[in-house]
Amino acid sequence: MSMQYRKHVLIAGGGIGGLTAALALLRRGFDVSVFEQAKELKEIGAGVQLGPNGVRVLYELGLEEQARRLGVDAQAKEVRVWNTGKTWPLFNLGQESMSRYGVPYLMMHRADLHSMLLAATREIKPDACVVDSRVSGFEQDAHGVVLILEDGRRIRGDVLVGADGLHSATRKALFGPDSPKFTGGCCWRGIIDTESLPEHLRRPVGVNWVGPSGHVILYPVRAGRLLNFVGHIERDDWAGESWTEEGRVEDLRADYAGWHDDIQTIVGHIGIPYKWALFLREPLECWSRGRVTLLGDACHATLPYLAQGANMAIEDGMVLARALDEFDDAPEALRRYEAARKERATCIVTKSSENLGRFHNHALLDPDAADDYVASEWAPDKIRDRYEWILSYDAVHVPLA
Ligand SMILES: Cc1cc2nc3c(=O)[nH]c(=O)nc-3n(C[C@H](O)[C@H](O)[C@H](O)COP(=O)(O)OP(=O)(O)OC[C@H]3O[C@@H](n4cnc5c(N)ncnc54)[C@H](O)[C@@H]3O)c2cc1C
Repeated sequence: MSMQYRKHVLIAGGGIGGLTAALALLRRGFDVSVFEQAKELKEIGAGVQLGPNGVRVLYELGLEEQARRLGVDAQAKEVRVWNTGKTWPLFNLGQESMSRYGVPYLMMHRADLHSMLLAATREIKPDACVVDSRVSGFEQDAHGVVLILEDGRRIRGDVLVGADGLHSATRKALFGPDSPKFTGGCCWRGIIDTESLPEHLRRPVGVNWVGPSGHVILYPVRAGRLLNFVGHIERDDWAGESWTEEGRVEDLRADYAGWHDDIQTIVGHIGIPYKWALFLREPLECWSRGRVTLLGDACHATLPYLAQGANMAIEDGMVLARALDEFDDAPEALRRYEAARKERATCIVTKSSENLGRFHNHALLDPDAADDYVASEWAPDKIRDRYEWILSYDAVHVPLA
């Protein structure tokens, strides 16, 4: 790309996707301004799983040392049955990831991932991320775009990227209102200080507990000092609540009554349980118009059953920056980005919904059926095949033609 003029890219939303795009663009010499609605960027969220497809992008952005320091290299992974506690080894995820993909599979606190991206962005442009700035819309013409903030500020740039999450205002302004649909699936989330747990629950392994109408995923974060708890349950009385809602410990306990003692112990050690009602939107047929596009949850919010929401946003950020770098004409660059990303993102959304059934399996009500179920659904070879196309993706080199 020519070096005479670097575009000013405006980004709505300073979450994982917005900041990845910002960093990738800044590293390529673009001017970038991110507008984030939060008044301050404080520690928030729980654990995220970063597959080699996401980690590869972080390494490319120069974050290898930080990612290794802040992430936990996932070692053993197990499947356990909700009531008997029977355990099957899955595989050593860390080792497999290194040998198959050349980069680790990392578990990280969302706050650490977010602050790592933010710090790297600020190192290049200290005022790149402007807080307390809620985006409400935009205007565009053939020469540029004007971002409109709720407080009346208007900011002019060359390109606008809507990275403003599930309830994206940019998406609404681009394509009109369409509400996310409640799925009937909900999550509990929580963080546990591992020091407070009995010895046998402190092992640095990931565990998928499978049950008849829900499951629990546990994995270590922050060098094994914290255990991330994600409990999925089927219930229809949480719709309308955002995931950041604080839940009641009694409700959490009631949802896992009858589960194995280890789960009871873990649930009993969660400080603040957060509730997250899961929403889905129809994948968009078109992501961009003119000089405005979307990325991450704003255009392809996914259920968490493939653990790919953050990874998809990270991949989007890298591919978008490459497209803007390679193609001078902004609308053309956005078309290339969309063409490179849409099929994969849509497929992740669809497969993630299908995966829900794999975790919530009514066969598990019959203890005799559990062995067959685990053997058929959780055999290591099957899992490898199921995830290969997801984890092997290389956003740094995928063709943009
Ligand atoms: C606070 C938070 C915590 C999360 N914690 C977890 C977690 O613990 N584990 C997990 O697996 N996933 C978590 N997620 C979801 C996960 O991070 C996202 O699914 C994924 O990273 C997709 O990234 P994204 O950048 O598209 O969206 P997000 O990461 O959701 O970022 C969107 C950003 O846009 C901002 N925003 C929204 N509307 C506006 C607006 N009108 N104007 C300006 N800014 C706006 C939001 O405040 C947010 O910072 C969390 C999301 C959020 C917002």
